[in-house]
Amino acid sequence: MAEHGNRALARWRRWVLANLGSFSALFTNTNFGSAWLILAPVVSLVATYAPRRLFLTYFNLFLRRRARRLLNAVDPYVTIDISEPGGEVRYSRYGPVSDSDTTYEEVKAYLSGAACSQDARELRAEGAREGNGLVVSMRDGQDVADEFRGVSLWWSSVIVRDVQGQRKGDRRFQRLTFHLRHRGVVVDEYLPHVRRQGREILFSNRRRRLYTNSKSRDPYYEYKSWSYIDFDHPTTFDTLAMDGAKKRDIMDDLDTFRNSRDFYRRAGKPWKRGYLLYGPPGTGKSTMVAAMANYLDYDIYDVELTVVHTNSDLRRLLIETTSKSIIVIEDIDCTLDVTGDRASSSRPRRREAADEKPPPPPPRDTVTLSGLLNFIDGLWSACGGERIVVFTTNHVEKLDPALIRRGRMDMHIEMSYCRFEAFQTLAKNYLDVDDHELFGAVEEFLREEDLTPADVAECLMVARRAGSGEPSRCLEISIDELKKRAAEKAKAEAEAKARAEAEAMAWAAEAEARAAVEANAAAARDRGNSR
Ligand SMILES: Nc1ncnc2c1ncn2[C@@H]1O[C@H](COP(=O)(O)OP(=O)(O)OP(=O)(O)O)[C@@H](O)[C@H]1O
Ligand SMILES: [Mg+2]
Repeated sequence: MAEHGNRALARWRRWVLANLGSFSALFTNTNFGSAWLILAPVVSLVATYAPRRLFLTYFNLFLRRRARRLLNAVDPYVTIDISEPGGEVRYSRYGPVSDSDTTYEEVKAYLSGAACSQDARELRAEGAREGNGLVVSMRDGQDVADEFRGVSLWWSSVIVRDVQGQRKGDRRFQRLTFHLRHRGVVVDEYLPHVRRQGREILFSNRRRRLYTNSKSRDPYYEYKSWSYIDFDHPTTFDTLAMDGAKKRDIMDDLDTFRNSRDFYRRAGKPWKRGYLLYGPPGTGKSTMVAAMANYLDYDIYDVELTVVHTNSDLRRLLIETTSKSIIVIEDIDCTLDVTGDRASSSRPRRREAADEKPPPPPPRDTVTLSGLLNFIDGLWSACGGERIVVFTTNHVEKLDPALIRRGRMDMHIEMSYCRFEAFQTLAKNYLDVDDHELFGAVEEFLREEDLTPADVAECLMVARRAGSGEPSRCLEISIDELKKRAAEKAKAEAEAKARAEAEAMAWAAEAEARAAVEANAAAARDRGNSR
């Protein structure tokens, strides 16, 4: 009943608003109208003694104020229109940029939320711009009521035809109506709340993306920009094989980060968190990044540092990243000199032997460690939104402590060899087996052998095929495969060690021979000189 009353009130209010325009014009027009006729004697008296122009201005103001007060007494409701963007295309240096005001879309998404749209009877559904979701919104001319902190508000979807009444010039608005006395709450709190909620609905409807930086196709600009594909990685924390307690710690940390917007704001800290993932190849560092992105519903920016030539290119690239994203630099030790000698930071280089010549000074245009550090410390303070940065490495001991100190990399996560708990997860993933009497044998074996989750996963794949899905058979084959893999690894390691020793001996013999030749030459010179 009350709702019906509200609707009737809104309809009546719209009629009054439409007609009061001409009514107030009667009062505000100083040349014509009955108000002018009634007040004419007074006006002419004052006009005699006051400069005419000044008098008319003040009189006009006076009448306007009266008219506004009268209007407020009759209709204390205020409306705010949020119009559909015009769709005009602006151009930036890097190409066309679509209209950047997203308020209309955000309001529409907010109104499509369950709380609001259940009021409206006539709805319209459109495919979301991204993803397979639908955005359900009000049909033109519909009203819905909303409430915020005890304040009642009404939204209506309005369409305005152009002058000739042609559909081509239609412009849509979402019109918000509320009582005058709530203006402060509505403008300062409600509308930002609507935008935030709308943004979240739009974000959850979209497909997530995996961005990579690639060389620009435009020959004029050396600038490297992002290109993306849809990110549809199946890994989750459930399927990630690792120690259970460690996994829970990471998930808790991510949850705390995600829910700490107010904390970061209060503490004056940029809303970012850094994770360093380290461990041997195949222990699941990249898989962990995918699990994090799926858990948080974030995009991933995979930074390929080898195609970024300068610090300013890097800065530009990273500033273009959006909120709610994970910025990953894989194998950080291989792509940048981060080996603890910051003074000579330069492009990748590896000094294999102690007596190798020192590297040339870094070229002027290069990404340096200090450039990267400046970016990590500086970017997010300017960009506001939430971001996670992840570095992965196989050799944590080689990294400059400045790069991974707490505050830059807040959490250091070791991804280690596959032990029994991780095996259980993999057995579930690959063989759909939760528990089995053969698990004991596997547990014992993995306690002694250092196999990575990637190795174990491969063995399980082989067993799954060969065992035709029969659990006992699959597990027996798995154990054989694991033993085979461990033996192969041990053999490969022994061979690598023997090769390294042989190389070192050959190198030492060569150095000895070179030294002997040099000594002989020096002795011959000395003999020549003494003659
Ligand atoms: N912890 C894990 N949980 C589940 N699967 C894993 C795990 N670790 C590795 N794998 C499997 O092994 C494959 C390779 O793992 P991944 O690429 O994540 O290793 P990585 O540590 O990033 O290796 P690299 O150091 O060579 O980059 C993955 O595709 C996945 O199938
Ligand atoms: Mg990797």
